[in-house]
Amino acid sequence: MAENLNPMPGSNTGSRSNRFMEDGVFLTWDDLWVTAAGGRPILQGLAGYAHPGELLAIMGPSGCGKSTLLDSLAGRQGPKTRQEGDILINGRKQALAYGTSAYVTQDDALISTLTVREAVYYSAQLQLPDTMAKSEKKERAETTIREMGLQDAMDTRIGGWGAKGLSGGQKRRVSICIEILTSPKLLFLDEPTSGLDSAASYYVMSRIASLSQKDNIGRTIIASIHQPSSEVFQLFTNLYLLSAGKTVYFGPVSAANEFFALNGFPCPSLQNPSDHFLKTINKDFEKDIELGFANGIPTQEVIDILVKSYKSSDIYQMVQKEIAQICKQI
Ligand SMILES: Nc1ncnc2c1ncn2[C@@H]1O[C@H](COP(=O)(O)OP(=O)(O)OP(=O)(O)O)[C@@H](O)[C@H]1O
Repeated sequence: MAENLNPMPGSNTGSRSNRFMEDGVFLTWDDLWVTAAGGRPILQGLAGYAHPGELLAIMGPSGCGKSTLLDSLAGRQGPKTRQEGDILINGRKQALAYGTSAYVTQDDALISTLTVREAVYYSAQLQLPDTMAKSEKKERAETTIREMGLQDAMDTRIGGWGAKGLSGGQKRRVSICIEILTSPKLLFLDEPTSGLDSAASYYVMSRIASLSQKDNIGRTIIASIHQPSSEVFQLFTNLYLLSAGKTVYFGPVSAANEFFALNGFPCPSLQNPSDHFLKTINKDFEKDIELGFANGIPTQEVIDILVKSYKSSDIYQMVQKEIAQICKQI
């Protein structure tokens, strides 16, 4: 670690000397563009990073490009889109070894006739190495089920069309269990809390957050998330806020409030900051302008102000430095 780097708040590179960081996956992306067939841009020149031991939230209004960004970072972009720009793992273009990364999709692809215990255990048998004893795999499966708060549903059938079983939120948690069985060092989650009530959302997200540093191994966790409560929001280290494929803000969660305030859109006291950020950039809330929201400025103008201001901010400069530093040092 160069002594002269002044790490951003929420950045761990300042203490990268420990093993915890060295073994992890540093993901960086720069000038990332994704274009749909026909030339419509979906993501427009995004830049950012994700560190081991940290959680990154990707947020923004519906259709802003959250899933597209997650898919690109996970190397899952389909042939129907064109992707340009650098996505680097530990500073290099490389594929990750089997079992190093996992992706929890929005859709729960589960076998309806299995119980929770069976579904997770069979996955453990398939995914965990042959060198691991069956009893150990069973233990891992059951511990993971308990970690996701599903112990009371252990022997409930998953269910599906015409067969009553788990609730939507419970299915979500089974999907997460299956993907975290191998303790992947890089974990992508697309809307992990959809279908969960606020208590379950907090419970699940805090379990996921604890994975980021479990067993003294730094895991890199990136999740798209719709409407986190303030408690869930505080679990994240960094925030990537998108609007129509452009970066409104990328940086520490702790500095986002100040960024909005400096640009003339302070978060009202007692309001959940993530709600405030989303409201400020969501055109569905245009009506609020008549009520005096966002100082009466049309939402598109607000977005343009923030996008432009971010590009000329110190935070953006720090992000660029941080990306260069990660790529240089690893
Ligand atoms: N393969 C594709 N071809 C054309 N358009 C696409 C493709 N994939 C995504 N899009 C469009 O790009 C935009 C962003 O889609 P994306 O699914 O990434 O948004 P999102 O923020 O995840 O939305 P939501 O919150 O509703 O899930 C949308 O307008 C979507 O219709």
